[in-house]
Amino acid sequence: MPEETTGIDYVMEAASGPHFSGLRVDGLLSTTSSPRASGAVTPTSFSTLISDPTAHKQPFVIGVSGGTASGKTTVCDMIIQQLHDQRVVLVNQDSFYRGLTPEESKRVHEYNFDHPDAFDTEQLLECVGELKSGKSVHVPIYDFKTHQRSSESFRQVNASDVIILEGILVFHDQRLGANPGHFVALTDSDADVRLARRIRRDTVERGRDINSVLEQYAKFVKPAFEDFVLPSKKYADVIIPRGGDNHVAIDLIVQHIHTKLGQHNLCKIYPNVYVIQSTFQIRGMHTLIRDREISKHDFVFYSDRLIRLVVEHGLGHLPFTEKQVITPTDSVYTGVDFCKKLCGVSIVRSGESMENALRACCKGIKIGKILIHRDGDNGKQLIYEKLPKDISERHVLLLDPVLATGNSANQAIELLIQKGVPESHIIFLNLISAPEGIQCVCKRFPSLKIVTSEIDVALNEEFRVIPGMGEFGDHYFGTDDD
Ligand SMILES: Nc1ncnc2c1ncn2[C@@H]1O[C@H](COP(=O)(O)OP(=O)(O)O)[C@@H](O)[C@H]1O
Ligand SMILES: Nc1ccn([C@@H]2O[C@H](COP(=O)(O)O)[C@@H](O)[C@H]2O)c(=O)n1
Ligand SMILES: [Mg+2]
Repeated sequence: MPEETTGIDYVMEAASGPHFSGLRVDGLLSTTSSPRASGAVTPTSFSTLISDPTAHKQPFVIGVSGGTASGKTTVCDMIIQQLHDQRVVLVNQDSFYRGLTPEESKRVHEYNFDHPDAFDTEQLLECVGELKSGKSVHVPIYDFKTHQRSSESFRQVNASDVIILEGILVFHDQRLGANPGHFVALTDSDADVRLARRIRRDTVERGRDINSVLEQYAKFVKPAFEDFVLPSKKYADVIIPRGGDNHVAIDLIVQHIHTKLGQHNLCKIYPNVYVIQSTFQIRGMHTLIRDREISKHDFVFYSDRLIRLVVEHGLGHLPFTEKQVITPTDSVYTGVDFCKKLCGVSIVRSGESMENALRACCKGIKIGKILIHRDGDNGKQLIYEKLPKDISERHVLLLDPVLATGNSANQAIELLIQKGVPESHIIFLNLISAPEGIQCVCKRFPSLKIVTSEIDVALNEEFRVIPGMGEFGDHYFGTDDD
């Protein structure tokens, strides 16, 4: 073998080819290979976990009910406002009121708008069913002054991850709001307050006079509340006293939805996998770094921002001790002390892109390196390692921006464990993770933590993460010019 091919430079060069964030393992996609033996995963086991990009994930449904003017619509509007996320849509049961016939319109004061028959529940069910199966729907627009639906316009509601279903009788039909798989909330406001609000709303917004509101209330609204709304209280997962005034309850629901939105199925299976909470900023940065037209300068800038977030999040999983300090006002502040025994380990080469962020967060942190060659020795060769001598006493932040097959990660983790690092003292930090990689690492090392900023769809036949962002190290270090 010529000399240069044995040196570290050659090895570094060879390792900097197309990066699969892991090793090509022969037979990875063969159903005959043993997943345990190779650390790889067979397509059969993938299929239970990994979503087919064309397959549709069932949305999470939140039902919100309560008496008239208890604040249902206000609460739901506040939740939608706070979330500001197109993955959450609101469907109001009111939109599905049946339009009155000319005969019913003449005798409107005798019409019971609070009875289940006043709604076209089958149409509402159909609409929710379509949304659940990933289709967009046209929701009618109902006019409370004319008691009719618009014949010209409708509201388009797109398929989403969370559907909020709101209305006085959404729990009356078990197939709707109070379905066991749904999250059920009930707004509960004082009856006098509700009546006062109803009078004001119906006279100001719905073209009624006070007498007709009071008459309708006594004849239909109150009895129907007792017959149909109150019994559904037993289905409620949460009750929201004071409706829209209850900011704490609204915040909790918003948080719950955030958790649902951020929780990939894999996080439910592997509780040690943490995906940092998605925001428009984070999605915007991902959009930029995944765009093949991005300039190198922007790629590095936005990758660095994302890396910093992942590093900070990862540090949040370290153990801490309580610490008290005296503030300049002579008061005691009870806080925490950072974990001191730390070290970073980058998987060369792309992992090195994460070192600066780690140094910026942890002053003077030691950083070791592991280089794994994806060819040779059946794609599993450990080529180079330089780790602090006392690594077994440290918590390790393992750095690699893209987790693909998980094979090089497993190799690196194996080495750390051989050096005496307890598995539970390793936090593996990524920007983008493939489900296959997560499964491969988590199955073998269940007590290690993975912190990532996004979980992608899958690996393709070439073991590249899809949609992914190509060869991270080449983009970051500018070696993708040719
Ligand atoms: N916290 C509140 N303070 C004052 N007015 C409110 C409050 N919450 C709701 N309202 C008003 O009371 C009326 C009924 O509220 P709404 O949210 O439409 O209730 P629902 O959908 O349960 O009938 C509306 O006119 C609304 O603007
Ligand atoms: N044409 C209609 C239709 C419905 N109502 C009343 O609306 C109430 C439901 O809406 P909330 O936002 O108050 O839950 C219900 O109590 C109906 O009496 C109506 O007055 N006219
Ligand atoms: Mg309402």
